[in-house]
Parts: sequence; C-alpha cells; structure tokens
Amino acid sequence: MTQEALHDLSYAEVEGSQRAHFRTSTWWLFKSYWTSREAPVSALLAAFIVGSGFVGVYFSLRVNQWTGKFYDAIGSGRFGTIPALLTLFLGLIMVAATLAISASVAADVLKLRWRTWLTTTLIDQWTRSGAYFRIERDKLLDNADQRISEDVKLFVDYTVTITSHLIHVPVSAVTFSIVLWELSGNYLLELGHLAITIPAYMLFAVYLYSGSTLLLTHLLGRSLIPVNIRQQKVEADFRALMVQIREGAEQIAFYDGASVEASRLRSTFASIRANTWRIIRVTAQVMFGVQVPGQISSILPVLLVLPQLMAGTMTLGGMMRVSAAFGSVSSTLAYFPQAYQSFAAWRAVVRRLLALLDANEIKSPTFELTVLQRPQQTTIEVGALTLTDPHGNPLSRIPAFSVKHGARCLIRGRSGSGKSTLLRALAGIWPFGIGSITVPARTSMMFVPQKSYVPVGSLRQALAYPGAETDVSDALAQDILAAVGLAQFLPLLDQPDRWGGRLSGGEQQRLAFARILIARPDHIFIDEATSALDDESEQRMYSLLLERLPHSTLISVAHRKEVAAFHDQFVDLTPDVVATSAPGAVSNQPKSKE
Ligand SMILES: Nc1ncnc2c1ncn2[C@@H]1O[C@H](COP(=O)(O)OP(=O)(O)OP(=O)(O)O)[C@@H](O)[C@H]1O
Repeated sequence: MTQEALHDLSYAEVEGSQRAHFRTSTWWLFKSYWTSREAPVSALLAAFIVGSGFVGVYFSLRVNQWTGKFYDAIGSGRFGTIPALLTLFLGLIMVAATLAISASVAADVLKLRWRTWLTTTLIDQWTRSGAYFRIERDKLLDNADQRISEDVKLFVDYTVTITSHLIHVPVSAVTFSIVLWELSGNYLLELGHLAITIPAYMLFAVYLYSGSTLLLTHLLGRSLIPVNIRQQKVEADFRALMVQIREGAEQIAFYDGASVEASRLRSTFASIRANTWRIIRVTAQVMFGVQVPGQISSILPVLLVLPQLMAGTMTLGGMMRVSAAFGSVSSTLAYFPQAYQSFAAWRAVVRRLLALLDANEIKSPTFELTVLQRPQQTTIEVGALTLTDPHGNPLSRIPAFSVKHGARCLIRGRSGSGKSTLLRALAGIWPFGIGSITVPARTSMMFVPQKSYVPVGSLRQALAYPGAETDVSDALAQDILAAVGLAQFLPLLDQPDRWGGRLSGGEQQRLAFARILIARPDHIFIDEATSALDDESEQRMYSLLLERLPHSTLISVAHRKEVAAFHDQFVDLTPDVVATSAPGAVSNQPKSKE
C-alpha cells in the first residue's frame, strides 16, 4: 500500500472493503479466545450450558407427555389419578427450573470470562506500539475507546446468547417434530374424484407456517442491519461529545459557548433520534410479521386436528399434545425471526470490533523517518530531515545536528515552524518525513509537553507518572515539592483528585518539572513547558534542572529569550529557513531554499 493510500484510509474504508488487506477476521474473535489458556474452563461451562439445554428439551418432552395423560384423565373421568399427575408435574418443573437457572448463571460466568480476556487483549493491542495514539493522529477510527468498553461486552453477550439458541433451537425443533410426526396422523385431501393422503400433515403445517413467518420477517426486517450499525455509531458520537464538553467545561464557560455546545449536542442527538425512528419503524414491521401469525398459531393446531377429534380417531389428550407440540415447534422456529434484531446488532458489533483490530494493526507508512534507538548511544544525532504532514506535504526542513550527552540545546523558531513536530519525531511518535534520527534508549529520555498529562488519582501518582507511586517516598516528595514551589500540597499527597483540573496551569507545569527531578532521566526534552510560568518561576525551574541534573542532556523548545541563558547550543527553525549553531558558532544563519 502506498503512503498516500495508507493516509487516505478513512473511517469508512477501514470499516469496509479495505478489511481484506488485514489479517484479522471475524474468525479471529472466536479462535483467539477458544485457543487461549482460558479455554478449558470456559469449554466446561459451555458444555454445561449446552448439556442442560438438551436435558431441558427432554423435560419439555416429559411435560408434553404429561399433558396428554392429564387431559385424557379428565376426558375419561379418571379424576383419582389427578393428584399423582400434579405431583409428577411439580417434580418435573422444579428440576427443569433448577437446571435453567444453573445454565443461566453458567452463561453469565462464561460471558464475564470471555469479556475479561477480550478486553485485556484489546487494551494490550491498543496501547502496544502506540496504536491508541496513531488511531487518533491519523484519524483511522472514531471512538476506539468505546469499542473496547461497549462493543466487547455486546459482542460477548450476543455471541453466547445466539450460539446457545442456535444449538438448542434445532434440537428442540427436531424433538417436537418427531412428537408431531407420531401424533398427527394422516390427512385425506379430497379434490373432486382425487383423494390425496398427506401423512403427518401437522408437521408440514407447522414448517409451512414457520417458514412463511421467517420469509416475511426477512423481507420486512433486512434493513435492520445497516440501521443498527448506524445506531451504534451515532450513540458513540453523542457520548464522545458529552465527554468532550465535560472535559472542556471551564474553557466553554470562559467563551460562554454553552449555547453553541447545546446546539452541537442537539444536532448530534437529532441523528440518534432520526435513526431510532427508523429502528422503530422497521421493528414494528418485523413485529407485525411475527406477532400476527403468532396469534393465529394459538388456534391453528386445534382447527387442524378438529376433524380427527370429531371422527374419534384422536382423544382429547392427543389433541392437547399435538397442540402443545405444534406450539413448541412453531415457537422454537419463531426464534429465527425474533432473533433477527440480535443478528443485526451482532453483525454491527463485529464490524466495529474488526475495524478496531485492523486499525490496531495498521503500521506507520513504509517510507518514513528512520528513528534508531541505540541503548549504548549517548549523543542525539539528527540527520538532514524533511518533516511532512501525514499526507506527505513538507512542514519543515531541519539540517543535520547532534547534541552530545550533557549538552543543553535550545530549538527556536516562529510559531508553526515545526519545533514540536521535531520533538515528536525525536520521541518516535511522528513518522512522517524523510531522514534519519539516532537516539539513546527510550527509557533514558523524558519528554515534557506544554500541557502535561495528569492522571486522575493521588498527587503522589501524578508525581511518579509514568513510574510507580512507590518510587516517591515522603521525604522525596517533600524535598521536590518544596523545590518547585508546591510545598502547600504536601499534606494532600495521597488525596485522590482530578489534579489536572484542580491545579493551575503554572502549578501543573511545576508538577511536570517535579516529575523530571524525580525520574532523573539522562536526556530531557522540554516543549514550552514553562509557558504558563512567570519569569522568576521559569528561571527557577531551569536552574533546578541544571543544579540537580547537571549531567543530563537538555533539549528545549521555548519562545522566551531568557531561556537561552540556560543553553549552550541552538537550533533555529523557520518554515523555510533553518540554521544551527553550536557553542561559538553563529546562529540564525539563513540557508538558501533547497
Ligand atoms: N496532524 C497534523 N496534520 C497536519 N499538519 C500538522 C499536524 N500537526 C501539526 N501540523 C502542522 O505542522 C506545523 C508545525 O507545527 P508545530 O506544532 O511543530 O509548530 P511549532 O513550531 O511547535 O509551533 P508553536 O510555536 O506555535 O507551538 C504547523 O503548521 C501545524 O499546523
């Protein structure tokens, strides 16, 4: 696949025809779990569910036989046998109910096990090798997070339920078909002089009846599949917009943008509403196809066997058994039309999960920046680079430069000249461009963006991020918080909070410096991480780095001139003109356009 083609992968393409290019398939969703280490215990649960379903059919058969005996006893006036028959009935339904409840619990446990496995597997895939970031950066997919949180649950629920029905329905249908075959007798169809005998006509009747219901439902309900796919998308979009508004609440309030947000919410919800109307309409059509014939089925078997009853070739009990068996077969076969919506929703969920699996697998472009990570490397070496946007359009040209271990390099340039993009490239999260970079091991480098990520949790966790909170002792926290001017938060060190929303912008930037001082990386990359600080605080932060981590390499991006004093090497970028200067060299030497 060419770079252009890869970048042009839109949501719809990943969702649809392009899927053939990827190794994932529906089959993987099953095979991966049922060949995992979890499989044996889950297979036992599945066997119990299937087995109890079969035993359940046996009990239904016994109840059917009981029905015959019971009505024959009433029809022939043998009332003395009724107490014994009722005791038998109670016993049968007690055992059947216990079995059904156990099977339902087993199904819930199986669903939970499968969901747990699939969720953790997808989390691994999504977070491993940066798929979570690539999907957002390259706009490969909408709402990847909700696919893991919502669609996995739906997939497992639907799959277990539909599969268990698909196993039990034929068994039940065949069993009661045999009962019908044995009981229904022949039907003499007289057409003028021609007399045709139809053997086991009740069996034909029930299949003819159920087949026409299924056909009718299919014709009426086939549009449910695309409508359900759309429903999941619009619901996910609505949830995502809600989260966005919640997270940006303060900014929205400052801009007084509530009315704009309300209209965005209304218009997103309008899509849900319009689609739900479609679902209501199609579902009503399907229900019409299922329920009207369903009403007829309650009286149809009685009408069909009435001639035999009147001719004396069938007893009252026989008629009740035929009627019950007819009801069992038709209600069993009615599962297919009723399951139409479940199938539709299941297919929609599978497609959304496959698109996520595919997006997790999409690799970066084949021709891209080469970022070599060498564990023994101490110098950061940047070859002549052309940084491009994801579509290959040039953003910035960077000449070759290297930063020795312990050196302090400032990258400067106008807004939009590509400074942050260069840092992204150094971090290995911007593969778009031509050229090569050699960096030390990723674990020895720490990148600090303008707005640092502060996870929900304790301040100690925020200080340790992405390390473990156990790495931050009380004494260390006290020392570092005092150094960066956040000593007032020491008593709240272990208080869980949304610290990202609670701390001011400048406090969050000081927290980011505290993180550096705790992690003590060999190579520090700072991208305008002092932009919210006053001059004095900014100087304090840089002084701290130099005092406490004198041997660490420092590569900064900053606009303020004062920051230059803390650096001894400079790389100046503009979109068209780029120059580098080492100590003693002249910076801002324009180079001619290539
Ligand atoms: N995902 C993207 N797709 C297309 N263009 C992008 C993308 N991300 C960044 N750019 C563009 O790349 C250019 C460089 O952006 P970058 O953030 O690196 O600039 P900068 O020098 O750090 O700017 P500032 O000083 O304003 O932070 C900008 O013109 C920006 O619009």
